[in-house]
Formats: sequence, C-alpha cells, structure tokens
Amino acid sequence: MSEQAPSQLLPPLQRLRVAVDAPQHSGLTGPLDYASEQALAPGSLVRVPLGRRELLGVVWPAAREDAATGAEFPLQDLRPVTAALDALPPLSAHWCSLVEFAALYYQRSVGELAAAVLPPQLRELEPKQLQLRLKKLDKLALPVPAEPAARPELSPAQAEALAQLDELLAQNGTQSPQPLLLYGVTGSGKTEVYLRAAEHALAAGRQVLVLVPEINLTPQLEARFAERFAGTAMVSLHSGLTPAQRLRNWLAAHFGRAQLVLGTRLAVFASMPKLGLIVVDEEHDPSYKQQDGARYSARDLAVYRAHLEKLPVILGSATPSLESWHRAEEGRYRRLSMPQRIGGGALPKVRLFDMNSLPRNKGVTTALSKPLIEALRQRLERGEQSLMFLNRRGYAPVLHCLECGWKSECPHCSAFRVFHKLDRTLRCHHCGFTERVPPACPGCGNPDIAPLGRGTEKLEEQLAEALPGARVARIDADSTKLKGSLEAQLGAVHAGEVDILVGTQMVTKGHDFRRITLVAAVNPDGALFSSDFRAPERLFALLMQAAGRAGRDAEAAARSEMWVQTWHPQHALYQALTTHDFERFARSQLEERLSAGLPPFAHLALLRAEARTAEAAKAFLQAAAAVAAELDGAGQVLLYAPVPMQVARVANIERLQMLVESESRVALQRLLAAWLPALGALKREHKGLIRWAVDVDPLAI
Ligand SMILES: Nc1ncnc2c1ncn2[C@@H]1O[C@H](COP(=O)(O)OP(=O)(O)OP(=O)(O)O)[C@@H](O)[C@H]1O
Ligand SMILES: [Zn+2]
Repeated sequence: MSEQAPSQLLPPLQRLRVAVDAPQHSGLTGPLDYASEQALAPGSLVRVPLGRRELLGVVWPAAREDAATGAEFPLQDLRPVTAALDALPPLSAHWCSLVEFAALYYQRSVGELAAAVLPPQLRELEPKQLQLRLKKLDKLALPVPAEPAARPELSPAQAEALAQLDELLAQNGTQSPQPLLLYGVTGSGKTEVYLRAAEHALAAGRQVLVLVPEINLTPQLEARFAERFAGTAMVSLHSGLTPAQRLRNWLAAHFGRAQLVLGTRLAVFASMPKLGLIVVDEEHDPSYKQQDGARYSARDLAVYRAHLEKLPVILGSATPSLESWHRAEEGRYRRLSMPQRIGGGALPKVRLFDMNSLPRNKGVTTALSKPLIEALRQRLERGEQSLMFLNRRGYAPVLHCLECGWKSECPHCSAFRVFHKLDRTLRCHHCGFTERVPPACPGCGNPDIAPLGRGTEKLEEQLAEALPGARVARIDADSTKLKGSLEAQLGAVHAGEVDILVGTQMVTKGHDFRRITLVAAVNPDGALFSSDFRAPERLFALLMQAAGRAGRDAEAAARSEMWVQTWHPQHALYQALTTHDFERFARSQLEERLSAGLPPFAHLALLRAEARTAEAAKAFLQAAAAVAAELDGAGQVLLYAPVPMQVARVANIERLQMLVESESRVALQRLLAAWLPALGALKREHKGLIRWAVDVDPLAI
C-alpha cells in the first residue's frame, strides 16, 4: 500500500520495505523503509543508500500482521532507492519466504541473509554492468539436443522408489508431499534413482535442484549427471566457482534457463522459478551445515523449501542422520528402502582386528598388524585394490623429545602442531602457523626428537616399506591442494594405476570405485570417547561409507572385506558395524538420546564467545545467561554452564560456549528471539569480548 506523496509535480512516492544488509550491532533487524517513485514488485533487486554506503537490497513483501512495526517515518523523510535492477525479474514470493524463515530460525537479519546467499557479484554491479552480463547470458549457447543416454534397467527397489516419487511429482504444487527418505545401502543405486527422478521432473517442464555435500570431492557424480543430461542446461553452484561463474550460473537458474542445478549447501537458496524437485544426496553429511555467519542447515532448509513450494524432496543416504531417521520412524517422512546392492553383491565382510592381541615392543605397537599386511598382499597378488582409511593428515600428529618431554605445541593454539615430513615442517591445523622442524629439541637441545603417532604420510611410507613394489597413493587435503589434482588422483585409482590408496575421509565419500576389495580403518577409536554426543553417529556413518567403497563390483563382492583395527572390539558401535546393521545402531543411539534428553528429542542452540582471555569470554556468557534466565519466566529452557570449546584457544583467541536446551522448539525460538537483541548491548559492556555468535541446531558440541 502506498501513501500519497505531498502535492508535487513529481510522480507520487511509494514506501518500500527493503531487506538490506545492515550490520547486526546497529540493532536493525527487519527490512528498512525507503521511498521510490517507481512501483517495484516484492522480490525486486534495488540499490539503496545505508549510512554513507550504497548496498544491494531486495524489495520485501509486506510485513505479516504480527510483525512488530516500529514508529513509521513520514514518507517524505525516507531516503530514496538509488536504482532498480529492473532487468532482472523479481525473486519469487517463495524465495522471500524461504529467506525470511531461515533468518528467523537461525537468528540473523533478513537483509544479512539475503545478501549472504545472493551471488557476491550481484552486490557490486551497477544496473548497466548487469545488463551487459545479461546480454552475455543470452549468447550462452543452449546445449545441443543429444541422443538420450543409455540407461540401465532399474532394479525392483529402484523402480519402486521411482514409482512412489512419480506419484508425488504428479501432485506437484497442489499439496505438500511427505519428504522421502531414500535409505539405500552403499552401492544400491541411489544415484540412478536421482537421475530418473530428475528426468521425470524435467520432462514435466520443471527445474531440478540436486544438493551434494562437497562437489569437488565427487567429480564422478557431476560427471554422471552431465553425461545423462547431455542435452539439458545444467549448471553448478558452489563456493569453488569464480564470482563471475557463480553469477552466470545463478542467473541461468533465475531465468529458468538452467533446468538442472547441482550445488553445495549454498545452492539451497538458488532462485528457481520452475522448481519441481529437490534431491539431497548423502543427507547425513555434516557439510550441509554452514559453520559461520548464518549457520543454516541446507538439508533442513531443503525440506522446508519443498514444503513451502509443495514439491517432493528426496533425502538419500546409506546412514541417514538420526534426525531424519527418527522422522521416518514417526511417519513424518516416507521411507523407501533399498537393502540390496546392484547386482546382488554382498556388503564387505567386516573384521574387527583386536590391537590388544599384538605383541608390544617397548610399549610401542607396530602400526600395521601382520594379518592386515597379509590381506593387502593377497589383493596385490590378485591385482585388486585396497583402501587404507586414516582420518589424520600429515606424518605424525606430534613431535616430541624423549629427553625432556618437549612437544610440538602451537604457541597460538591449545593444540599440537602436526609434523609434515615431506617439507619438514611443523604445521598447526587450526591457525596455520608453520615452522621448519627444529634441528634439535627447543627445550633441551637433544638432537633426538621423534614423531609420535601416525598420519597419512607415515602410513603411506610404512606401506611402501612393508610391501615393496606396491603402487601406493595418498589422497588428503595436502595432496590435493592444486586445482585438478584430486580429479587426476581419483582418475589414477579408477584406471587401476594404484594398488593401495591411503586417505582421509575424502576418499570414503560416494566414490564408485570398482576394483577395491579391501578397506581398512587403521585407527578409528578416537571418536569413541569424544565428549560430543554426535561423535558415534559420525563415526558409524564414516565407517559404513568407507566399507561401502569395497566390493562394488558384484563379481568381487564375495571376497571383499572391511578391516577395523581397534583396541575396543567389543564396543557396541563396532558390533553393529560387523552386521552392517544401521537400524540397530540407530535404535540404540536414539534410546540413549531419549534418556539423555538430546536431539532429536530436545532442541539445542549454542552461544559462543571469543575473547583474548577465557575470563572475558566467560563473564560475557554468564551475563548472557542471567539475561536469559529473566526472559525465560516459564523455565522451559535450560542453560548449561559455559565451557571451553574442544580446542579452546585458536590463534590466541579463547573460545567458550554455552549450551541452551529445550524440549520445545517453540520455547527455544521464543527465547532466542528475545535474547539475542539484548546481547548486542551486553557486548558493549564487555570490552574484552571480540565476538559472539549463536548456532541453532549445532552439529558439533
Ligand atoms: N539399475 C541398474 N543396473 C545396473 N547398474 C546400476 C543400476 N543402478 C545403478 N547401477 C550402477 O551401480 C553402481 C552403484 O550405484 P550408485 O553409485 O548409484 O550407488 P549409491 O547407492 O549411490 O552408492 P553410495 O551410497 O555408495 O554412493 C554404479 O556403478 C551404477 O552405475
Ligand atoms: Zn595454531
């Protein structure tokens, strides 16, 4: 609704609400009012002045009636919109609703979130520059219609999953369908279901959004989509693109020219006017959670978006998150099971190797047990591949002095610096601080300083020693720094140029290796005793995924094995692993969560504080707790005492956190909404505090 402008000869002014990225501490959270001579539809992109700057903003739909409205400035006092980017069609009402929901839920301002999820270049472009970009987009060649790619005949389970999906696709837009949880063991052909589902949605003239945890880790998946949809306009959206590529791809989706968008978590906010289907691959993967700024869960937002736009969403995994599993148990999600591998091959036989049975020499056990070496040798002789999984890069996690006990601590963090033998450095994996390895112990001058423990570099070296002639390769964050090197290294594995692959969790995710018949987890015990209640869930998923890389070729499945070297072979987690029994594991974890009052039976948020001293951070959190206690009159929310984070100090900053818990999501949300605005003011009283942040539904505790 527009008010009448004072009688002038100019066109009447209109009042516009514009979502703009106002800094949080200014206390401005909702959209701001501006004046415009031009009537602009909600969702239109504009440039507006804020203070001395000019920013990108989105014309926001009218406020809901219940939203608090502050005193309104008279129209003639409002600052005018500087420019409208009217070459772009407005963002949809659905898009605005999604952003508004996410902002409310994750406790950010609408303008901040909108700015954060739009392509960065859009923020900088003048309308003229934008028009040039759009012209280029016009010239973008449409893919040549290709011969339909060869498709395999579906397995009965795949056909059943697809039939259920078709039923939902047929109702597109009429009612919100139940989310589908595609629970299929590794190698059951989930990707083929995504491909067919996408085909069907595209055939109905709709756009398809496929979310993946980390595009760069699974070039194979992108290749499979590209191959199948050779005649379809497909774009990717992820943070590895250049700003220009990201804008171009985003625009292609926004104009409906890209029919298929394959992207990482940020793509959940892609503007897709004809969206008809969302796929979330490996829905349990922690990388769907954004870890800074607006800490949203793309998986959860995908479910919300599908609900909002009344379209089907498929959440796929061999090891669903316990949240999703629980919802399926409750009947809120529809579960589709694919319990068999394609071709009927068995899952690898899991062997727990008891490390206690190894002879100890001087308290140091050999890293690789003899039977494991033997199993590796067998694979070598048969020309099969093995994968050694160790989630720790570098040569050794610590360097120490046998004389005085000196250890390679990071001077800036509460962590050890990792010894990297290849370039003889000590590197902190938290702050990046790197130094040459000292020639002698900095503590006592003893020249004998020795590595303690083992990382992937050392494992690679030990394997080469134990199995001369074997072609050993290593894939981890260090070996894949150069662009294209991961693809090249994976290519070598697929081509059979590698006998033994050593790697971190990078190699366990989603790869369709055809020749691996042995996977070994060398030292996974660490996570068993973590203080984070999600550690067992993550470890189990990781080991199941790792096991899933073996025996993917039905012919070799019977002789494929997963070895776990452990000091705790009786642990319930490993026992469930030996039978590939995700359901049993999930049941026991959910029982524990229920009795401990943890998610999904309770709702959590974390308030984090960072300061030069632990005292300053703690004082802030305690003061914040006092405010919260006052706000939460009904006592529905539980506040825990502030505790240091797992790595308490990083780059000389002390980090503490305080857990906030409630059985009621609504009560927690209500408290956060009232509490956080007060924290801005509180921060000003706590001079030592560097920053604070809230994480709703935190993943790592
Ligand atoms: N119906 C089918 N007929 C023949 N081969 C198939 C069929 N469906 C899938 N495949 C093949 O089976 C292999 C495993 O499928 P896919 O990679 O989709 O499994 P997945 O369930 O996604 O596994 P993971 O969870 O381990 O990623 C692939 O090589 C794929 O090409
Ligand atoms: Zn450090």
